[in-house]
Amino acid sequence: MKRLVIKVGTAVLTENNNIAKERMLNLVSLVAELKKKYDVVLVSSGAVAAGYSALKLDKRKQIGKKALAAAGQPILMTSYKKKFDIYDIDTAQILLTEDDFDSRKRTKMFQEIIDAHLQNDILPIVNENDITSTPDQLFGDNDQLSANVAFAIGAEQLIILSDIEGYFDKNPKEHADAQLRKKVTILTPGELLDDATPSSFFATGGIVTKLKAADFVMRRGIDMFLCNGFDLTAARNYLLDGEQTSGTLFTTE
Ligand SMILES: Nc1ncnc2c1ncn2[C@@H]1O[C@H](COP(=O)(O)OP(=O)(O)O)[C@@H](O)[C@H]1O
Ligand SMILES: N[C@@H](CCC(=O)OP(=O)(O)O)C(=O)O
Repeated sequence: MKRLVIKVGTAVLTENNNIAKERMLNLVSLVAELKKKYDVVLVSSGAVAAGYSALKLDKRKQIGKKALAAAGQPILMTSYKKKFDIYDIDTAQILLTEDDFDSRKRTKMFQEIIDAHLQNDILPIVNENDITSTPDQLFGDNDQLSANVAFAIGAEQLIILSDIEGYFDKNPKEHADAQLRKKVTILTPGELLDDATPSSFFATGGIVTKLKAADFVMRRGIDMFLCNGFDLTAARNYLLDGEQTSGTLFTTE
């Protein structure tokens, strides 16, 4: 079966700093459908936000995102497990840092584990290992991590679900007249250099890291589809019916 990497961001998975259960359930239901047609790897953010909402902390105290992620990651995985159990789908956690892509030996280790999961119908759920990642490392955001994972495991497509319909000619949150770009074949150096514009404290990348992810995969012959993760209709139409009703397709074709 063709391999597919789906990345879901904090913006979609959380609501008022809590895990957005309904949205997670909708995502899980889509993944269950997709698993009949593709070998799926899920890359999920949400650990930091989950830690923040779960800890009985004085919210004015700053313990740092890494400490929050350490608390939130098991909560995130438990939430997924409960929902994937409904569909009788086994899940496994894969935590990666940039170091895992640095040497062939290390990359091979997680490639083999993901291969074993996919061959045995287990859904790998990947997140960055926030605890051991250092600030100067490449990722720090799951957009670029998911692009690297897509390449490493030989995926045909990368799907990024976010809180917007796709890539617009300007930030749609600030410009009511922003126009959706349905197909992008070239990204200019200027587009890849813009400042990060994450939509919440817990999100990391904003649009720029999504564009960097697109640039990375396009150079390697992998398509990327950026679409709305609140309403999964566009993702469903594109992945199950091969029809682009919304979203942005980044492709060299
Ligand atoms: N040109 C643009 N097109 C789409 N989104 C943009 C653009 N410029 C800035 N953004 C912002 O990027 C945000 C998505 O990034 P982010 O908050 O990191 O989401 P996620 O948590 O899904 O990774 C959007 O909510 C939007 O405000
Ligand atoms: N590893 C972090 C994810 C940070 C991140 O990339 O967030 P996002 O930009 O929302 O995809 C977490 O699980 O909270």
